[in-house]
Amino acid sequence: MAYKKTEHYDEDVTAALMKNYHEALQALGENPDREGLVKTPERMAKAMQFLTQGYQLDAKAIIQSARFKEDVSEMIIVKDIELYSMCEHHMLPFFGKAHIAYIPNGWITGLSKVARVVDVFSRRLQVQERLTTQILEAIKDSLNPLGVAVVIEAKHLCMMMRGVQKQNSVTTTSAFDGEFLHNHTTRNEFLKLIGSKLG
Ligand SMILES: Nc1nc2c(ncn2[C@@H]2O[C@H](COP(=O)(O)OP(=O)(O)OP(=O)(O)O)[C@@H](O)[C@H]2O)c(=O)[nH]1
Ligand SMILES: [Zn+2]
Repeated sequence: MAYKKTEHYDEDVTAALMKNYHEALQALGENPDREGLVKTPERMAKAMQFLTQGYQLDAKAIIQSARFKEDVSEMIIVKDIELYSMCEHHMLPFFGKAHIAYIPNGWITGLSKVARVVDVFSRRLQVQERLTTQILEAIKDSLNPLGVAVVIEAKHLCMMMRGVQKQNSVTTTSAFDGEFLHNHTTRNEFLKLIGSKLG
């Protein structure tokens, strides 16, 4: 039986990208028609659509699809959420971990939805700073919590494989709102619980 993949890709987008990647391979001095590369433009077209699928997704709708009324006022932390994104300057990956906390104000959301929101914004062309604030804003707007905190630690391949070629530098970005912005004890408790040295 033939192996059938189930992912959906837009045919027009795939065709347009394939044409461009075929030309790009030629421009790089490769022969796009040699055996190993025959399917490469199509693979690249599909990979890029997968890696930018976040544009089609609505973070608020995802959070609100599992929003529950709950009388909890303690900090909820989902930490070590792995993320893979692409820097908009070089279209090379940056990858690492997101740590997210919020203090509910009558509403909580499914824990997986917090991780899904990370994918919504990381599967786009990004800068790490904007990725951090977009996650924060989506949670803030959907749950109206007493506070939200987002910390992202990531390594950028554009700084490792090329350019400045620094293999060990990690970029940390953060965004705080509400209680996490105004109350240092709350912020420090979060930073301590995620094991951050920022506190
Ligand atoms: N602030 C920010 N900068 C980023 C991010 N990802 C990549 N960059 C930087 O974007 C900058 C683009 O700088 P340019 O001088 O235009 O590009 P470049 O000549 O390729 O720069 P080098 O990487 O230094 O060789 C570089 O300094 C990258 O390190 C990000 O998420 N946030
Ligand atoms: Zn880059």
